[in-house]
Order: sequence, then structure tokens, then C-alpha cells
Amino acid sequence: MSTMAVALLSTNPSATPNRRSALLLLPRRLTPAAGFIHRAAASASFPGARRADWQASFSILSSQAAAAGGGAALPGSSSEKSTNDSGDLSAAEPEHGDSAKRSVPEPPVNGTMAGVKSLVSSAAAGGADLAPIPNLPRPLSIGDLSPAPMHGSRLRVAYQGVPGAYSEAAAGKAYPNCEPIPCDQFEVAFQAVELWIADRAVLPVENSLGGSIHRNYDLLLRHRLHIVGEVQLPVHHCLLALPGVRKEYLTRVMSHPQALAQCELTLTRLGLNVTRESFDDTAGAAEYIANNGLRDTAAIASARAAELYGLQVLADGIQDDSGNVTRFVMLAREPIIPRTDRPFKTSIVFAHDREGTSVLFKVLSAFAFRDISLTKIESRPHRHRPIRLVDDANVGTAKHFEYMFHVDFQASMAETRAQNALAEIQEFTSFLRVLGSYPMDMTPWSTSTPPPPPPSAPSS
Ligand SMILES: O=C(O)C(=O)C[C@]1(C(=O)O)C=C[C@@H](O)C=C1
Repeated sequence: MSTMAVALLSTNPSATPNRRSALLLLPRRLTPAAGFIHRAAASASFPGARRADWQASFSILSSQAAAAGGGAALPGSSSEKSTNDSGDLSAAEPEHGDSAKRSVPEPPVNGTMAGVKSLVSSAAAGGADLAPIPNLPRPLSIGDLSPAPMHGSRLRVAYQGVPGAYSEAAAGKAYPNCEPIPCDQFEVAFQAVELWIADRAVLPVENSLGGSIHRNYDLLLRHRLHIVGEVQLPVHHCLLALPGVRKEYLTRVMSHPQALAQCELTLTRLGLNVTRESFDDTAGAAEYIANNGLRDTAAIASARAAELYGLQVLADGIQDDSGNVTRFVMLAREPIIPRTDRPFKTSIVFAHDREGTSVLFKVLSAFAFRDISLTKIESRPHRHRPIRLVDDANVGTAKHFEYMFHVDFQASMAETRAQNALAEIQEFTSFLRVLGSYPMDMTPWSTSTPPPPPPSAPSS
């Protein structure tokens, strides 16, 4: 793969006007990140004891991580171009440009430098008289070759939101027993993995009622993480308010915009005369209502959020469709090796710059001719070339929008038919990147939200 250009991204904190007290514990032994993680401030106004439990053990990474400069490759940057020029696909190829990876201290020989030093000083003192040399270094063993864990043995999984968010439950479904790491924005979750603060990220990409979460499609392209899996989470919403509040008192409902969209019809059917207000995540809205004692406001969030923040459930199962499901992708710094012994999906993104040659039709045909089913197609504006002007002397100037096309197809990159399809597609696209080839979520269908991962041990 070509050398990756690393660009700094800055995140505007004002983009999250609703996020209060972002509240953070320092992950143990992660000094490089210390500059953008803050210690949690206990909220005296919190109604339930459970909050203290998770406050002691969870941290939320804030958008200030962005200001510290996470590495990200921008589409259209020199790295993307050289990838195109060389026709290099990123599938199943290890990442080489992870600067954070380089900053991980190398394990000293023998676990300590002392053995090496004593050997050197003994030789310098002319100690060639066969006297036993104390502290001889022992030979390297296989265990010395794997880097020391940066933290406890649990996989650290970044998600967007606060405890009680659906994304936390998705992290637990994707990686049972993981240590969930709350982040205040999607961008921060990407950077947490890039900076080795987290091992994986689990982020929503689409919902059966609300549609695609476009921000994450754009971030997948800006960053260099690989999709290594997917999980589908049934989303079961509740209407939550402070104890004693009745539906008739409500003037406002707050939640994540996706959750508001997923409950739109039911809110009307319940006869609520309320304004809708967006919040960064569902559980954050519940926390805000609890912390501020808002008796005229309800949140749309999970039953677990009600428990965590001491709210009552005014209505249960208020999503407009009982089969409401959100699909999340699992992201890692390295791709997984694609296999053929179980159903795999592959996600690609491409762009083309030719006019009038039915490129999109040709791309889709490359899959159809090989009997490869597409499971998703999404177009996003091409941020570096949003509009193409076509002058016609007789009728004026046509302004065509330019797009990046995201396609998921049902095959593994280990299959020849998938490799051939991509080789063909490469011939008529100007840009092509494999975001990941990964096992499909084949878990049995259920309509209830699974429990979140177990709480992490309190940080020392
Ligand atoms: O706000 C949350 O609880 C989330 O996890 C985010 C999110 C989303 O982004 O779509 C996840 C699942 C639900 O579809 C609603 C909201």
C-alpha cells in the first residue's frame, strides 16, 4: 500500500451543544493520551446510586482528543491518489502508517534493561575469567515478541454516547466481556482506536426505520480503520421522565435524532403535544433530564438508561416498528484475513470521473454477472469534487453532483469471484477502496435489546 498521508483533524466543540459535563477518567498507563482526558466530576444532583458505580469505572473520551491530532487520511489527499494510481486495494493488507503504533514503547530485552547493563559493565571491567556473570539475560521467548498489554486483559471498545446508549449494548454484543469506552462523538471513537486508547470501535451505520447514519460513512472514508465485523441490534425505545411526571405535563421530548425519527408516528399517536429536541445520544438525553430536574421533558432511550439515571418508564416499546434494528460496524486498526468457511460481507467505496459511460451500471453488472448479491448501496457527496460543470454552448452549463458510492456485497475477498469483480470495477473507476471483508452477523432474530457488557473494574 502506498505511504499514507496523515492529516490533522480538528473538531469543533460547539458542534455538540447538548453535551454537558464530559467527564472523564484517565485510562491507566496511557500517558500519550493524558492531555485530552479529564477526570470525572461527580454530579451531586444525580438521583440514583448506580451512576456512582459507572462513574467510578467508565470514562468518556471527549472531542478534545481531536484537538490533540489523531491521524486521518483525507479522501482526495495524496495518499488516496497514489492508492488509485497504483491500483492498490486495501483489503487484507496491514496498515503501515499508524504513527501512534510507533510510539508504543518497545519491550526491553528480558523485560528489563538491568540484565543488559550488568553484562556490558562486566565485559568492560575485563571480566573474561569465566567467573559466573550475575543477571545473565535469558534468551528471548515467544512471549517477549508480543507487545505488553497496554491495559487490562479486556478488549477496550470505543462507542459514541454515555452508558445506557444502544451503542454500548452493541459493543457488548460485538465483544462480550469488553471494556466499553464512551466517547462524546463518532470522530473521537475513530481517533481512540487510531491512538491505541481503544482496541476497537463499534459504530452505527444504518437503522431499519431511520436510514443511514451518514456521518459514519464519511468518517470511514476520512480515517484508515478497517471494518472487521458487524452487529445488528434490536432497538427497543422507552419514553422516560422523572418519577411522578405524567404524559400530560410534557412539553418537550429529547433524544438522538435517529431515535426521534424511529418514534415519530408513535409520539403523535400517544397524543403528545411536544417539541422534539436532538441530543448527542439517547442515554445522554436521559442523564440531562435527571441532572437538571426537568419535569416538563421526556427522553427516548433504553430501559437501562432509565435504571442508570433514576427515571420512570412512561411508555415502553414506542418505536414505530417492533422490528426496529440498527446495524453497527466493528472497526480495528488492522483488517482481518478474509475466509470462505462462513458467510462474509465486503464493504467498498468508489468514485468515477467519466461522463456518460454508465459507470454505475457497469459496476453493478460486475457483481450481477458473478452472482454476487449487493446488500447496500449509498451515495455521498464527493467532498473534494462536489460539482462537475458541463458546458453546452447552446443550452448553458449543467451542474452534475459528484458522488462517492458505498457498496456492501455478500462475498469474501478470499473468493475469486469477488477479486475478479473488483479487478473489473477498478478499470472504470477513478477511486476504489475496500473498507473491510468481514463475517456477517448471523445471530438469530430477536426484538429485544441485549444487555450491555459488564461494568469495568474501577480505575486505580
Ligand atoms: O443514542 C444512542 O443510544 C445510540 O447508540 C446512537 C443510535 C444511532 O446513532 O442510531 C444507535 C441506535 C439507535 O438507532 C439510536 C441511536
